[in-house]
Amino acid sequence: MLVRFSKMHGLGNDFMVIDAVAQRVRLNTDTVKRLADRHTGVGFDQLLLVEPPTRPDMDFRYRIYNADGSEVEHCGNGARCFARFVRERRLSVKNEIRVETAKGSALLTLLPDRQVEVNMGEPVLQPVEIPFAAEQEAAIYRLEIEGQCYEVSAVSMGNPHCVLLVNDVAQAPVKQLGRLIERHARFPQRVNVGFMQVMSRSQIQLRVFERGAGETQACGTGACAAVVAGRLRGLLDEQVDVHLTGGKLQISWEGKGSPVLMTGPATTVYEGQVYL
Ligand SMILES: N[C@@H](CCC[C@H](N)C(=O)O)C(=O)O
Repeated sequence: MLVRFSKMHGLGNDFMVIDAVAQRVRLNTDTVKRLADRHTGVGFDQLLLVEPPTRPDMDFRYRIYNADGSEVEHCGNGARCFARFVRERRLSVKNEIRVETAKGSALLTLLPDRQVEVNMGEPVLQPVEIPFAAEQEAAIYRLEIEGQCYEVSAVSMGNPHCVLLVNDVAQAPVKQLGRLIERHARFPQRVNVGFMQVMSRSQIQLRVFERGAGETQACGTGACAAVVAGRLRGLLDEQVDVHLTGGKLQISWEGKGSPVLMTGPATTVYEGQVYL
């Protein structure tokens, strides 16, 4: 089966995006892994599949697969690319697009200069819903890894995130520690791991070791989770610039009971065709 796709990225977090509205597409874990290979496939951090909605109040449904083939609940950079994709492919002429995800929905607004704002919804802080093994909700938890104790925050933006504060993000052991925390027993569905350096109340630097993909150049849900964690710890203001390896995202969060808003770019690199 020959399938058309777009290669896109949001600040270097890269995607293969497939229109499953106008084409018939069948994917399984092995197919996704094969396509994700950067030497023998298309190469990407995540694959996004654009489908017709299942709910009348939604414009589309989109599904997200990590490079390891696992299907996940949410993807911030992917949501912005998804919005650009449906406009470029003329699947929608709207500037505001409502999309169903595996765990809920998101509202996407196309802005000038290839920027997209995403209403990411409210963060989830109840441990059982993240999911994270802890007695009760807290801004800081103590997590033991190989005999050492780390202070972490746990937040779900639809997908699970663990956030650590570091003094120098450039020197942080992102790969080694990220890999261990991703599969820590207290995160039964694995977890994305963010390493945050607070520069001021409105500027942070962040590197993220993503569940199912490894360290990426940017993670949208990770940026949202880091700002939520920083605000819960009393370190950040409402509007924060998050500097990731691939560039900057603007995140704003009023506080508990409010949605997190994320603004950043979405870029198409090329269009192609591939045999599945
Ligand atoms: N890159 C994404 C997050 C993709 C999913 C994540 N790896 C997970 O497993 O939850 C983003 O921009 O949010």
